[in-house]
Amino acid sequence: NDGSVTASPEDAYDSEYLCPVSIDGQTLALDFDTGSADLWVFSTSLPSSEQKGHTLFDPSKSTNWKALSGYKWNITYGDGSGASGTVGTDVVTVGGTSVSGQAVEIATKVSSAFVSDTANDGLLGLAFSSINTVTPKAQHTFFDTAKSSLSSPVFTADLKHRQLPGTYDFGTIDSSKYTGTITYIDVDTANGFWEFTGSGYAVGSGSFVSSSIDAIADTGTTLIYVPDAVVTAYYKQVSGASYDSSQGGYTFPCSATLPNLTLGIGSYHAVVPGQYINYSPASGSKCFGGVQSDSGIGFSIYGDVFLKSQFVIFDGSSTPRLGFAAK
Ligand SMILES: CSC[C@H](NC(=O)[C@H](Cc1ccccc1)OC(=O)N1CCC(N)CC1)C(=O)N[C@@H](CC1CCCCC1)[C@@H](O)Cn1ccccc1=O
Repeated sequence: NDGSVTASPEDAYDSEYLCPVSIDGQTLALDFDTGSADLWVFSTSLPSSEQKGHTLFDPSKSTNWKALSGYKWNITYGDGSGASGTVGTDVVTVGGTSVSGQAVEIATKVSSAFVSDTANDGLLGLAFSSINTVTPKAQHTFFDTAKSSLSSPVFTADLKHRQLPGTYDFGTIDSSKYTGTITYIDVDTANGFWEFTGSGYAVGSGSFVSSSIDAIADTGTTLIYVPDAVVTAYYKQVSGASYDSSQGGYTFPCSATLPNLTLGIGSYHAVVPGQYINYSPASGSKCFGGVQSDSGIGFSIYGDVFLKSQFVIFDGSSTPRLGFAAK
């Protein structure tokens, strides 16, 4: 029951990656998010004003739909967006991986950011099921439901830079998708995330600075959020860079040459190419940085700007771990 699905960038800046997911034959474009654990969809139960531009799941058209009466969900994300609604189970298919009895959370309310993000028809959470928000009983993620039917209990992310489709694979590690060896690191699941301790950083050709960085691997977060020491060291090497409170982060002249950022994973040095760190135009001739401060978050987030430079294995075996390889 292994599967592979394309992950297509939603815009010119790879702000998020969307994947086709079929629920009892109804196909929606979902954002796979290793930072959360709810599978929720835009639905016909939303007010019509909130439905506009989205593909909607209609449970009344599904022969395998089973409502879970009295079950509810309510989620708020780090960027302040959120959604809530009711719950049922159905047949969910991602590439070749099909599972029955998967909890599907129907949105009856979504925040304005979701309404305006018309390419996004919902989220497929791939964090640990311990942080699923359904009450009175938390539900399993798609990966947890599928795990026992996969050749091995893993999924991989091979996201691409600028306008290229990548893939998520379930059940197999495709050796044609990476070079060299895979470095594995232990994951602490206490907070429900793919959380690990990074071993340090280097800016451009500078020397590697050993430091423990508590980070999560998060496909649902666009940028890299790291400690101020890293951010300061990085933008010190970018002429004209400065923190712009009106933009809510570091910006620099779009013409600037950006150094690579190396992030240590155990003994492996993962290199993020400098050009990946020019996220998007900000205002005038300034561009917005793909590396920003993690202050206020509580941990660092290695989001898409980092993940798309690597081949990443999310190993859900009895001792969960993350694997990274160059590509
Ligand atoms: C610092 S957590 C900020 C992060 N949300 C982002 O990264 C959004 C993603 C996005 C992109 C394009 C359109 C709309 C939204 O994008 C920006 O915030 N950007 C890109 C655009 C830039 N101009 C500003 C910076 C975030 O809450 N992720 C969560 C999943 C998101 C929620 C919003 C919809 C897309 C999926 C989630 O994994 C983060 N999590 C991680 C751990 C614990 C809780 C938690 O909640």
